[in-house]
Order: sequence, then C-alpha cells, then structure tokens
Amino acid sequence: MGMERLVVTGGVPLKGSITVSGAKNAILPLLAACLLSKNRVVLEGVPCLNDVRTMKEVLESLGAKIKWTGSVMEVDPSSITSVGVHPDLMRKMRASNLVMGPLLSRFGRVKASYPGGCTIGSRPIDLHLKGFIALGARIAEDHGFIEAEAFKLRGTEIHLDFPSVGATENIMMAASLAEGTTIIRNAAREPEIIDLQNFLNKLGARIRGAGLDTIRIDGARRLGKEISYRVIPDRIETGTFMVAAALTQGEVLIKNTIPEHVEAVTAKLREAGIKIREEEDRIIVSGQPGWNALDIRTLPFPGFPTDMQPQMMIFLSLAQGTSIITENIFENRFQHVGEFRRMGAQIQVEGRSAVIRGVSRLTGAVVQATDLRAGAALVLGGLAAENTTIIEGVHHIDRGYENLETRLQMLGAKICRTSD
Ligand SMILES: CC(=O)N[C@H]1[C@@H](OP(=O)(O)OP(=O)(O)OC[C@H]2O[C@@H](n3ccc(=O)[nH]c3=O)[C@H](O)[C@@H]2O)O[C@H](CO)[C@@H](O)[C@@H]1O
Ligand SMILES: C=C(OP(=O)(O)O)C(=O)O
Repeated sequence: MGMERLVVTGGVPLKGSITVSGAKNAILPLLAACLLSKNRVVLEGVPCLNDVRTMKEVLESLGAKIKWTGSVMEVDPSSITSVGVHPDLMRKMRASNLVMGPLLSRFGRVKASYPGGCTIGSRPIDLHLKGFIALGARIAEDHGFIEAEAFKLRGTEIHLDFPSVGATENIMMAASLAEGTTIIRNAAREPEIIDLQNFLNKLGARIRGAGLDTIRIDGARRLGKEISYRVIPDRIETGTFMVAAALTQGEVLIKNTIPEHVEAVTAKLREAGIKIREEEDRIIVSGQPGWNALDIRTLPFPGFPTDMQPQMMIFLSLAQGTSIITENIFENRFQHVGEFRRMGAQIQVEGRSAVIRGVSRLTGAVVQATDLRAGAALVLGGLAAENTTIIEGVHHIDRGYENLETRLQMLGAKICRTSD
C-alpha cells in the first residue's frame, strides 16, 4: 500500500448521529490483563484499530490463541509459551509495556525492550519498574532490554510520584496475583482504571478503590473465571466528535457515550458558548457561529485530558479572542502547532503554554499528522477550513480512530482517503 492521505473539504456543518467505539485506552490494558487468566475470555465492543491489532500480535507472539470477529474478541491465554516481547512490537506501540505486569506475576518472569520515546514526550517507565521492585521483583537492564524476575510477588504499599495511568494499570495487574495486599497511593483515577478493576474483579480478583487516588488489591491465588466483558466507550472519541460538531456549527447526536467521562470537555465547550445536552448515554452538541476564547490546563483525570488538547487548540484557533493552553502531562505535545499555522492559525508556544489568537477563518493546506490526536485535530481543522486540506501520516490516526472518514461522511463531511 502506498502513502495514504485524508482529503478534507471544509465548510459543511455536520448533522446526524454517530456511535462511539470501545475505548482504545481501556481495551489495551484489558487485553494485557487476559494474560493473568487461566481460561478463555470474551471481550465485546472491541474497536477495530491498529493499536488493537498490535496488542493482538503481542499476545499471539507470546502463545495466546485469539479469534476476532467484528467487535468480539475471544482470547485463550492457556497456551502461553513465551515471556519475551519482541522489540519491534514494543517500538510499534508504547502500550505493549502493559503486558509486563501480568507476565511477571503469572509466570515470574518477563523480558522486554524499553518502549522508547515518541513525538509527544520521552515517556519513561521508571514508575512501572519501581512498582515491580516494591512488589519484590529483581530487575536487570542490559542493552535496552529489561528483565524482571520474581519467584512470588508480595503485596506492599506503593506511593506513585505522579498518577501515571500505565504504571497504575501495570501495578494493579501485577498485584492481583501477588501474595497479600497492595495499596497504590496517588493512583491515576481515569475511567479506564475503573474498567480494568471491573474486568479483573469479574475474572476473580479482589480490587477496590479504582477511580479514587488509593487502590487496594488483595492478591488472589488464581484468576480464571470464564467471562465475557464489554469495554467502556472511548471518551476521547466522544470529545473529538463533540468538537467536530461545534467547529462546523453543526448538530450531532453522539451515541454510546458516558457523559460523566467527558465532563471536563463539556464544561470547556459550554464556557465557549456551545450548547450541549446530556442524556443517559448520549450527548447532543449544537454549534453556532462565534465562540469565546478559553484558558485550558491539561491535568490527570478528572482534569482536562491531554488527549483532547490538540482538538481543543484547533477549535480555539477560530474563537473570538485569545486563549491559553497549558500542557502539563507531556513535555513535547505541541508539534501540531506548526501544522495548524500552515492552515492560518495564530499560535505562539512559550514553554509549556500555547497562546492562541483567534482568527476568523482557516484555509486548507497540506499538513502532517505528527501523532494520533494531532492527526484528529487536523481532520477537525480541515472540516472547518476553507478549501481542501490534505493530511499525511494517516497511520497515526488509524491507531486510535475506527474508520474515521466513513463515519464522518455519514454526518455529511466531505472527506475521503486516497493512496498512491
Ligand atoms: C494506552 C494509554 O492508556 N495511553 C494513555 C496513557 O498513557 P501513559 O499511561 O503512557 O501515560 P502516563 O499517565 O503514564 O504518563 C503521564 C506522565 O507521566 C510520565 N511518566 C509515566 C510513567 C513513568 O513511569 N514515569 C513517568 O515519568 C510520562 O512521561 C508523562 O509525562 O495516559 C496518558 C495520560 O492521560 C494518555 O495521554 C495516553 O493516551
Ligand atoms: C497518546 C496516546 O496514546 P498512547 O499512550 O497509546 O501513545 C493517545 O491516545 O492520545
């Protein structure tokens, strides 16, 4: 396949309804957690994403048997033969490191390479490793490889220096088969952590507190109930569609969503003047011409999510007045600014903050998706811009959005995929 591009012609107000897919950032830890089980697990609501394909490859490379039909995935972890993750699979996707906790606690050993940095930041895994060490693992590092070993993990108290999502998940998974009780303090509180707790408990684990800053895990002897489990909807996809509706001055009904998971985004869009109605599992966004500038700081949940920062920045590029966005989670998550400028946005970056001077219009350009959410934001920009926008680096978008262009087409968007 040649290089793929998305070609977007802007100016159409999006109208209609769209259904949100299962959450990428929930399904990835759930798939890793299957390694803790002795029995077959059925997952429902599985989104068709490149990252899910990669996690499937990771599990298969370890010996798991997987059947994937539509949005249902059946994972049989009873045939695991390896505890080593190939460096190519670690490089392809950072979330591959989520198999480390499960492999360590179930098999007493794991070997993986460092996931390495990516364009949004250096993203070390020191907090994951410190957690494993606190649980009694010995860690050896050599030529970019990490080997962790423990005859038996033992429960303990772990205070995280920062509420890291991945470290909280890895430690929860490792501790669920440890001897005794583990307490994680300053734990991440993201909805995906609650989903992981619910999934593990259904498998037979004893975990409480997810969603709060202290999580208690009473180690279980074995996990292996034969279960089926439906993953939560993707809150970042929800947020992205909300901004799409607002930015195009359209009216969109977003289905299969949990409004409480996007409160931070809803609050900011409302502050900008956008009308949003919440029902049980639906959100209706009604855009209108002209919206207010805002200040936003990204923070761990329930603060404003860093994964919505680029989408919100392109929205604020067309606001009336000057906005400031401060990125507190990743040190290098402003690479989209250069691309937004090509479309006519007026943005200056100073350290961790971006100052966005609202302009009255954006114009189409050839732009590069530098990472997943930057790519999504460029699609949003294209939908609002005059003329045609061509987005390169589409594989980043396919990591985290299922058939983005066909779903936006159903809302009336003029968007198509080309390849040469
Ligand atoms: C697959 C998945 O769920 N990805 C999400 C997850 O990533 P991820 O789990 O990688 O994000 P973390 O919460 O761990 O990272 C937050 C910050 O902590 C730092 N850190 C993290 C671990 C560590 O051992 N040491 C350390 O210093 C990171 O460099 C970063 O600056 O949460 C992020 C923050 O909400 C989201 O943007 C990602 O979409
Ligand atoms: C940064 C993201 O994902 P990951 O942690 O998988 O790189 C994201 O979903 O925006």
